Amino acid sequence: MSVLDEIIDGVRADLAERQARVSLDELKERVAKGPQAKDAFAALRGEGVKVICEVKRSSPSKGALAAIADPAGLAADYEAGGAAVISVLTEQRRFGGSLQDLEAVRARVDIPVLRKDFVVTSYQLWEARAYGADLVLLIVAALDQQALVSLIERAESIGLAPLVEVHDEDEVERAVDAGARIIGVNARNLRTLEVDRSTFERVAPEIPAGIVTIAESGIRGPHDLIAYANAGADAVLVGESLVTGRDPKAAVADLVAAGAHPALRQGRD
Ligand SMILES: O=C(O)c1ccccc1NCC(=O)[C@H](O)[C@H](O)COP(=O)(O)O
Repeated sequence: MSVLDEIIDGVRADLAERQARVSLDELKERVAKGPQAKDAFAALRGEGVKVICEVKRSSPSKGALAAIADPAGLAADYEAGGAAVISVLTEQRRFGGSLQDLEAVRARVDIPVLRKDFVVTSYQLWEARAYGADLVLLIVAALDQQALVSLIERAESIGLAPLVEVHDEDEVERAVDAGARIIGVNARNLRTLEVDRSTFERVAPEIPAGIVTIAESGIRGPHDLIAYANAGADAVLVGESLVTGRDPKAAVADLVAAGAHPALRQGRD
């Protein structure tokens, strides 16, 4: 069984518990009473390379990374450093996240928030909106094509922008066929958990112009952002190096400054 399969087994078990406690109707009611989603496309498009900053306590590849007692405080630092979007890992078993983290972050920042999890049912989309997410991650490798198409459609119909994650050229084709408008290329191999930054330069050229293209994983600092930008990234998604560093706000500001440098290629559109 692959790491991804193991993670998804745990996700399904936790999901069944939540579904037994909170009905879909309750979630829908909460969404109806809540504010509209923020415009993720506007946040990610435009000149320069945008920075998505992640609240990440632990990971299957590295184990414990940072305690993060105050996820909302960390998100506020990210926002003050110039982040375009905050990513909140909500998977509990391997990443130490929760929907409560998502809710706390949403209440604290004004920029769009991504629910980063292993979404396999539309119930999780409603949860994402109910707890304040504006974007949701959909991993092509975790979904058959019919499920991918239907989750993209459902996400968009309830105001969530789907960030569709791929790892290779075949998955790009599936994402594009399914109607993805934001595609993230993850440099982390989900079987070996190794990060290979060259994945992006190999895979990104397959993504049609007009689709927001995000480079995910393995960004240690401005030099990695610049390399991803030169290979076609509109945005980068950064977790580990921010949560393990001494000054996340300054680290984000350095990335944002690098992403805004006039020497970099400008927005694709
Ligand atoms: O981070 C992991 O070990 C991991 C393992 C299996 C599936 C997903 C995993 N990470 C999720 C992510 O995509 C990253 O948190 C995100 O891209 C940030 O990466 P990094 O900056 O390298 O922490």
